Amino acid sequence: MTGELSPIDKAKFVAAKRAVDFIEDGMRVGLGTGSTAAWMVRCLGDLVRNDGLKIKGVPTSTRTAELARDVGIEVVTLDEAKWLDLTIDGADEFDQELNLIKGGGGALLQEKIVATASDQMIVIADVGKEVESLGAFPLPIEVIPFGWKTSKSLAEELLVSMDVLGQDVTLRMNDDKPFVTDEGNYILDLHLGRIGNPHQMAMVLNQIPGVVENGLFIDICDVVILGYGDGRVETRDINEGTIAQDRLEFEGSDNLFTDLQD
Ligand SMILES: O=C(CO)[C@H](O)[C@H](O)COP(=O)(O)O
Repeated sequence: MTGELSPIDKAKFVAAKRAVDFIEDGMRVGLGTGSTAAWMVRCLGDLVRNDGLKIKGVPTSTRTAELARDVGIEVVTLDEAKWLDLTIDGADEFDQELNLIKGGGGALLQEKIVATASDQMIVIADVGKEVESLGAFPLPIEVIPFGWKTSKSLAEELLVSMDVLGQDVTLRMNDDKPFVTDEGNYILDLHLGRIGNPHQMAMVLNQIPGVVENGLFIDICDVVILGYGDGRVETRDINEGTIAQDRLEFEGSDNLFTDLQD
């Protein structure tokens, strides 16, 4: 059964499985969005259903909310939870300082609010997400639909003035229509190649009229759990570096794997 999973899915699964070890009874937990975060939500649901773990989950998108409810997690809003012990989410890229690009799934706004409202943010990722410099993955910015073309032009002008390589800015599409976020906004993807100064970039992008938020998560992530296709998992802490390295066994997990693939 486990043989049916691709190496990348195995990597995502082991990172997700290790991450739920950080969740304790009674915690309020931010639930990220994307395929890696979905594995985590499934693993967490298994603990809730079968081990009696009691937690409240705050989802970062409507699709995560739906999955969390399906697997038996009690879902509350961020306003109900007020503050979270922990958020576990995926990422599109992370660098050595554990700064991130997120938003490949279009949920960056809720993800950033939820992560920022948490005592700790853990990112779960397959090994392909690690980069020396951020920017090969297109950087998403969420813009309101009103005047989005103006916001796009302003973003292009800003990038030229900053001498940023690339500078191609595209409207994210879904079939033939603009992709619409949970908040009813659009996403512009900035094809930059390399972001020399992510701190500065994160700040200036949010000054553009119409931009609601950008996908750079700077100084937000505390821990990255990196999964490999052969079952190895590495836990890196922002202050202490690599704090654990081992291999997760797949034996006995067939039912969970089956469940996870439903
Ligand atoms: O930021 C995100 C969604 O907005 C995701 O966490 C990011 O795109 C990674 O997704 P995946 O785990 O599917 O690779």
